[in-house]
Amino acid sequence: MKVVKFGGSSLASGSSVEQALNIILSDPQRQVIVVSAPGKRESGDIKVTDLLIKYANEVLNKQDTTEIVKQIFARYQEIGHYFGLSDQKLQVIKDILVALSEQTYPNSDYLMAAFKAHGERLNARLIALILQHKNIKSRFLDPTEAGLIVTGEPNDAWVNPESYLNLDQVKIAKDERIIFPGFFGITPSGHIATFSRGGSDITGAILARGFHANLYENFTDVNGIFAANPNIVDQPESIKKMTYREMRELSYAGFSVFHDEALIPAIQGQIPINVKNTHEPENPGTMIVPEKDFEPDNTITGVTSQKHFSALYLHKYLLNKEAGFTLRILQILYNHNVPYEHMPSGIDDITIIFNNDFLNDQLIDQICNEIQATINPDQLEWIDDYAIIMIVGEGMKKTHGVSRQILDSLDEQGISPRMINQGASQISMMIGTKKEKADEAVKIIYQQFFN
Ligand SMILES: Nc1ncnc2c1ncn2[C@@H]1O[C@H](COP(=O)(O)OP(=O)(O)O)[C@@H](O)[C@H]1O
Ligand SMILES: N[C@@H](CC(=O)OP(=O)(O)O)C(=O)O
Repeated sequence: MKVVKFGGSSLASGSSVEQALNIILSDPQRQVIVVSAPGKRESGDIKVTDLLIKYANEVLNKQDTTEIVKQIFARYQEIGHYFGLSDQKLQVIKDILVALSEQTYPNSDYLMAAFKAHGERLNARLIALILQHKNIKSRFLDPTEAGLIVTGEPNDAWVNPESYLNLDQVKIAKDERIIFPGFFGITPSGHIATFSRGGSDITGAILARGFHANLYENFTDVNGIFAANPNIVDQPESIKKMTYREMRELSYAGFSVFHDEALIPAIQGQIPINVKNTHEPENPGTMIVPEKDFEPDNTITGVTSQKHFSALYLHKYLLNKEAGFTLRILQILYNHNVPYEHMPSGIDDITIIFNNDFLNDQLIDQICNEIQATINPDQLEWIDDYAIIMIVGEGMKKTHGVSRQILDSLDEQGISPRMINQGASQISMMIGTKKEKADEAVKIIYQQFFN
């Protein structure tokens, strides 16, 4: 049995849903279908998830929601009408949408999560309606019914292992198609909580593990995973095969096409993943496989960049001899509930790199002041213009001179690294640069290894 996930870009309009349905029906093994909310139909369009966020904010601010409800319903109506569903049949979608604003929630975070989750919940219901209209045996299955339990923040939850015991109990008939909404689960107290954005990939991986699938197919709008972001490098090569850990590093560092957290259930269940194109299903796409099934063809598998970082640079003579130095800094970060991403260090220097999502100006001031008072460094500098380039490849372990090649090619184009981190992971190298140099650095490294 295969678990198949369709991203929002594959379900944005009636014609793309039709392509998705053709893919599902062309293979009887495609029995579990995970759907995202309708995405962008063209550039400039708004994803249904973002419309739902707007709807939630209007409810929170006690504004009139007539227009936004109309706008969201119109997205489902357009798809439903494409398949000949009447407004009467679609009324259930509208009713659920309206009822969202009439329910009570434990707090505004849970309200936001419940609204967001309905992008996928309504789409799964709609697709099940379409299949029934076509007389295809199918069933809408909800996380509540299936026991997909999640823990953590309402808008950044993770799977509770109990879910796998529950999923094991779900019966699927041989000729049946299950339509399952992605992106959310149910907390132990019965409330909706979502994964982080892009999290329908995670649902697909959880179901693939929970239902012991032999393949997790992830359908998107491009021919698999490219060796570099196509918005930075013109027509990059598509990766034929890669390992779980290569994908994990690349998706963590900017390959937004596949969610980094979705790798974990697949690794736990040792289920191969095939990232494919809904609009070109005959293209083999990219296989993501366990390390034991992989022999690298290239030195480098992919190169990516992320720009949403800041760094705190500290210099203090004899830092290396001061026991508890790092502990005191980490305690300050812990007190403010601020995680850090990387911490490269020298004998008298340390740089701490942060994800900007966890910071604001006030917090930065507080942290810097407390570090100044507690540590009394010789130099403290906050750098808010920080990007990280990540170069990943199982082939790097076996090849000599890769770092020299990378650094030389950057140097030739006048890009000097602020930080180099190699060795922590045997299959990747991280380079810190200025934000405005990040895309250029990705292009240079791509040219060096792929052209
Ligand atoms: N390395 C990469 N390989 C392929 N696509 C990438 C890569 N990096 C960024 N992307 C972008 O990711 C998009 C697909 O992701 P997304 O829109 O989230 O898909 P979906 O809606 O199917 O979940 C592609 O259209 C592409 O522009
Ligand atoms: N719809 C959610 C979850 C998701 O995975 O979407 P997509 O498959 O379009 O990336 C979001 O926009 O974040």
